[in-house]
Amino acid sequence: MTLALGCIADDYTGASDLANTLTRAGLRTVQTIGIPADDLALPEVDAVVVSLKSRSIEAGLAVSRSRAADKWLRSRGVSHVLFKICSTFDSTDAGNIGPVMDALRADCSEGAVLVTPAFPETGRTVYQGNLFVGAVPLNESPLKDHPLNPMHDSNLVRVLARQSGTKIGLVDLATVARGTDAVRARLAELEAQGIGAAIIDAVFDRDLETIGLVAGEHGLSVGASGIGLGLARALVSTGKVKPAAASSAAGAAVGGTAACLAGSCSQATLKQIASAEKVMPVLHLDPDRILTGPGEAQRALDWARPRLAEGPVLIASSSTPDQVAALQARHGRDAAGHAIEQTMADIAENLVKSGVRRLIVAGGETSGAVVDRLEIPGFLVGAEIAAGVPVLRAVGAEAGDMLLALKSGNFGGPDFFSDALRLMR
Ligand SMILES: Nc1ncnc2c1ncn2[C@@H]1O[C@H](COP(=O)(O)OP(=O)(O)O)[C@@H](O)[C@H]1O
Ligand SMILES: O=C(O)[C@@H](O)C(=O)COP(=O)(O)O
Repeated sequence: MTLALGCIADDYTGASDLANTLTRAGLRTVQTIGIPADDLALPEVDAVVVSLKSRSIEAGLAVSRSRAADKWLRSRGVSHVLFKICSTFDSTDAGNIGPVMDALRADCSEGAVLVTPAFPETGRTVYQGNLFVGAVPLNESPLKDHPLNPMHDSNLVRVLARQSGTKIGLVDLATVARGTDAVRARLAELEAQGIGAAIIDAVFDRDLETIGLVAGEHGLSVGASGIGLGLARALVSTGKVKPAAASSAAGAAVGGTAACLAGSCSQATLKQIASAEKVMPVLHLDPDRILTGPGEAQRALDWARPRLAEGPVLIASSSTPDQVAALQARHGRDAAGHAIEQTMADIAENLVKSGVRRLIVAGGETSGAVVDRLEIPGFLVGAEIAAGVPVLRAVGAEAGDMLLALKSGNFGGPDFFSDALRLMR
């Protein structure tokens, strides 16, 4: 298989978001969990999105896993790799965006790397290097309260400079608006100043199309689904990829019972849970009990099993920012996150053993823990439920045919769970 585009995503929801964008832009795309085993039967595709769970792990590990994925992709003929990060630049001052970018840049001997988390369809825009989430700067958005990586600085030139070993520049919107030659010239200027990466502004999809045309001439780019859109459209408009219809995961109904799990504490997910209460049974896990004893997963399973035959259920650990902060003060941020993720994975594993074949998971880290536990090696992309969230059909899963939706905490409308279930048959 010779690939037109290789992608490495730092979490699984982000990977499915990108795979969705590439598919809608006409690229035949598969999402793999880690580097696929040689015997995994993958269809002929234009793009592979290798999903890692590397956003919140130690930087050295994120670097080594990303480098291995990059090597695998380049050995399949890829000349450009997109390192997919979150559209809200989720990271800490220790990384992992900067360290991974630096390592991949060194490996492909790139001059200056273009970096943008802009994804206008979901309200993420970048102006003068500042990231906006809807109408507000990142540091005033709900991301200021993220349980693992609260974001307190909207100036991405500063944020990336704290994480990277190279100097960071800016390609501003006025330059992008002047077109590809202006962007190329600015990039050359920055490179000549010894600048190794530049945040590039983008407000509209047309900005991302310009960026995609220039980025595709280089070996590496860093960004969210928006730059994926730009790269994909560039591959199609330059004739390098013949656009395909977006239907790789259409197939027979999988049947089985359906369940939803929410570990995201984002404002959007909290609203979606409140809305789901009106249409399905919802169990709120007790986070303190998760951290102090082993019984909470079993309580959830005992609650869910008799209800599943009647219809979908939702099990949520999600709490408000105040409650999250209080739990973390009692138990520590990492310990709390990890224990809750593993409890969600325990619940998912046992729900699938009980016959669940349609599973919706809200939260990036939560999805990572669940998909790893289910040992699903890859996904084909199906219908779009909401911007950035497709129906996924598992490939090579031990449980057989399964549909999943991995929802980024911040994505989806208030009725997301019902919207997803309607499309997952
Ligand atoms: N009630 C809670 N208190 C503290 N942390 C929580 C709670 N519920 C879930 N978490 C943790 O918060 C993190 C949410 O991250 P994630 O699943 O990536 O969601 P998002 O997509 O919103 O970023 C996970 O590590 C999860 O285990
Ligand atoms: O780019 C995005 O916003 C998403 O694709 C993404 O990465 C989501 O991460 P989580 O919010 O942690 O699910």
